[in-house]
Formats: sequence, structure tokens, C-alpha cells
Amino acid sequence: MKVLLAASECAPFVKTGGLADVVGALPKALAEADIECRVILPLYPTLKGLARKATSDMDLGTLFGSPARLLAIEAEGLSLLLLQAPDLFERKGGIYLDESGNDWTDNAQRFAALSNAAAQVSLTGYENWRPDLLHAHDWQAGLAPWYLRQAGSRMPSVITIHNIAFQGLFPAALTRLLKLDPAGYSREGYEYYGQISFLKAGIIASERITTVSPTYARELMAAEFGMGFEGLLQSRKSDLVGILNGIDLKAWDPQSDTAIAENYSARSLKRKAANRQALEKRFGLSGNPDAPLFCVISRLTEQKGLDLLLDAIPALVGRGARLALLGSGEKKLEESFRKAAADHAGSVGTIIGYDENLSHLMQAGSDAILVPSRFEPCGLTQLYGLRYGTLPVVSRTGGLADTIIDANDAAIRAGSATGFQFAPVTAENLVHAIDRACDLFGDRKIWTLLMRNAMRHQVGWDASATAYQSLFESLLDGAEKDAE
Ligand SMILES: Nc1ncnc2c1ncn2[C@@H]1O[C@H](COP(=O)(O)OP(=O)(O)O[C@H]2O[C@H](CO)[C@@H](O)[C@H](O)[C@H]2O)[C@@H](O)[C@H]1O
Repeated sequence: MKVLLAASECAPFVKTGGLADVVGALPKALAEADIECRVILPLYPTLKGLARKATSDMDLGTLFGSPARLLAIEAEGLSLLLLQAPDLFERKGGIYLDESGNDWTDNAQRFAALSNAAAQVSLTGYENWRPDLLHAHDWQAGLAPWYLRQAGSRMPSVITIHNIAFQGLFPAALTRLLKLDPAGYSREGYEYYGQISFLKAGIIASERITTVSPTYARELMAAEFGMGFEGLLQSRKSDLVGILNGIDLKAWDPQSDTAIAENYSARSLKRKAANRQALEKRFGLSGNPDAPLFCVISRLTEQKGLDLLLDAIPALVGRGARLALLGSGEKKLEESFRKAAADHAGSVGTIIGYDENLSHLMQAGSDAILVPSRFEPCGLTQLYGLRYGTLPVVSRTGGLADTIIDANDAAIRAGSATGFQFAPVTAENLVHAIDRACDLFGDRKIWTLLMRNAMRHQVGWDASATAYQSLFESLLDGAEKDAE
């Protein structure tokens, strides 16, 4: 089976968040099941070096005002098709935002181009490689299944929702410019409250809709989490499945990670201490063997609930615990965490920015990782935490609810507890969870047991890759029957 994945990010080449990790890891996991994947993504300026490794290319003519070609590249165990459209993607700034932090004004054209190129490869193939199925990720690739249907193709498509908060909304006036059939501008089509929604287009045009945890799949059909899409998703209930994300076990392995101070395993947990020291030094934190060092590695947005953590900091510091935070995003939150570090020098350390290597050291050197999200489709940092014996303290929502087993007495006795959950998501409940973590940290025997439980927890892709494989196979079987 051949699958074309279309996405705007792919680790380790270009990443702003969890989408990249999944798009970078899933093809490798599917390869083990003999599914041959290619990933189509834009050629951003940071990928120029990679582009030099192209083994072949294909002209796509002009796409939304830019000359466009596809470059085939094999790198880091992945087969890539890079969309080279210089007028759309080769510019200074971020992949979604300009240098002042505003959305690029032509994001509609940029990601319509990505989607259009993906649809073209689906329709005609790249050289003699022709996919059997298109797997679009998030709104940036949402128009790909739509363009495919619009061209009359019946090739099956799947769209994965990594975060319903991002819906790809653009003015209706762009309909023709985006080469969308105006008849599709309707409630049954890509129209969404007077605008075009790329995500809605993808959902409508795909045979199946997946999201990244079973709990989030259920939550999405409720008004509290669906963000306006709940009705649409309820109507597609039988096509909606939640498949938990895995993590790349090679990239995230405390035994071989080259970004950390000292490698360790569940059998040599004492070596984790060297990482803790390195982390304290990096964040200017004082040492305290009697209380945990908590970390946060996150986009700083409303979703992640970090405003609640700001309220919880005095209590955390009051317990003698420390906090190391790495993140970037909303300016107000960035400022508040900088201030918290100044107010609690030695106990709170803040680094504003994006640093992949540091995120590995933080997973290795912290005792616990805080993820107090208001909603969390899956969440990856808690999975990295499990793998590194860094106990997750999480809100009970989405994938966090599905992946962490709360350290209540019964779960501790049963040897299954892996972290701490709290609900509902309030600062008070977060403080309570932090308190529980601090209490248990004082009992080295139990804490060590919890670390070992966490490190044993299956966080790889095996089960989820099998779930994607069955889903894809069922669609291809259905497509064959239809053709008969
Ligand atoms: N400042 C920083 N420096 C270095 N690394 C940083 C960083 N900030 C974040 N990261 C990294 O970015 C990734 C974030 O992934 P998450 O899954 O936690 O959240 P995100 O909301 O981006 O993803 C969305 O998509 C993913 C994938 O499906 C879902 O798991 C998730 O719930 C959904 O919100 C992790 O690998 C993390 O280490």
C-alpha cells in the first residue's frame, strides 16, 4: 500500500509543535507494516540544504502565482516531496507568521498550494509512484481531499485533526482565487459561518476523520470542545476515530539521547541526577534534593492552561520545589513567566524560545512535567516524560486522560500508577496535584516505583500504527468493492 501524507510540518526538518513529531514518526511506523509513505511539505528556507539532496524533480507549472516544482528527497528514513514555490514559501519569518508575529496575509494561497500539489500527486502520481490513499493533516492540508473530490477522483482520503482550534478560516471572496468550485460554498461544503474553512473542506471530503486520542474523539462531538464543529462531527460519528499518538522511540531514548548530560535507564536511575544538575545550572536554579524539579515545555497559549500555573507558582515554591519553563507564544504569558523567574530567583527559571535539544535535557533532568491543558488532543510531552521517568502532572482531558494513570492508592498498590491527574482544570486543583507530587517525592521508594512504571509504559507507535493500517486497509477494500 502507498500513502501520501500531506502536512505543513515534519520532524526533524521543520517543527513548531506536536504535528511535526507525528508526521515525522508515523511513516516510519507504517513502513514496518509494509506501507510505503511519502510526505509532501513546503520547501521553507530552512530546508534549502535538504533540497540539494533531491534525486529528481517534477514541474507543477504555476501554483497560486508562484512557479512550483516538487523535489524528491530521501532523508532521516523518510521519503519527502518538497513543494518548491519560492513566491509562497521562501521568505524571512516563521512558517505561519511573519517577522512581527502576524499570520502571513497569503496563508490561504500558501496552504492551498500545498493541498493542490498533494491532490495532483494523488491524481497523477510522482513519476511512477502513485499513492493508494491520501492522508491529510490539519487545516493546512485540508483542501487536499477537497481538490481530489473536485477533480472527480474516488481515491480514499483520511484527515487527521491534531487540534480543532485551528480551522483554516479565510474570506469567502477568495473562493475563485483558491480554485474552489463555488457550488461547494454551502453548509454541506466548505462554507463556515460566512467564511471558507480549510479544515471543514477536509472533513467533508474525507472518507474517515481521525484524531489523536479516543477521549478527544468523544470530546470533539461536544460543544465544550468541538469549537463549532461538534454538529458536523456528530453527523460523521461513524467515520470519526481516535488513534493515540505514539512517539519516536529512537529520537526519545534516555539510554542513547545525545542531547542530555548523562544517559540512563530504568535500571540506572541514579544517573538521572547529572541531568538534573545540568538543568539547574542552565536555568539558574538552586539545588534541593528534598523537593521535585518540575518542568514545562510548551507553546504558551490559552490551550495549555499555563495561566493557571502562574497562580500556582507561590504554592509550588512554598513547597521548596523548583520550576523550569521553556516555551514561546502569547506575549503576555512570556512576560508573566519572565517576571515569575525574577520574583522567585533560584526557584523558577524561564527560557523563552524554541530549543529542541534543551527540551530533551529538560525531560531527562526534571522529576516531573506539568501539562495543565484546558484541552489536549493527545499531548506528546507527557509521553516523553513517561519515557524519561519524569512523572507527568496533567489535567484529565483528551489524550492526557488516556495516557496517564493517576497515582491514587489503588493504582500505586497495583503497580500501575504513572503520574498525577487533576480535574476540573483550575489553579486550585493544579496546586493540589503539585502538592500530591511533592508528598510522594518525599517517599523515595514509591517515587522510584512510579518512575519505573512510567518508563515501562508503552509509548511507541506499534498499536497505533496497526490501527492506522486497519483503517487504511478497510478503505482500500471498500474502494475496490465500489470499483467492481
Ligand atoms: N519551546 C519549545 N522548545 C522545544 N520544543 C518545544 C517547545 N514547545 C513545544 N515543544 C515541543 O513541541 C511538541 C509539542 O507537542 P504537543 O503534542 O505537546 O502539543 P501541540 O499543541 O503542539 O500539538 C498538537 O498536535 C499534537 C500531535 O497530534 C497533539 O499531541 C497535541 O495534543 C496537539 O495540541 C513536543 O515535541 C514539545 O517537546
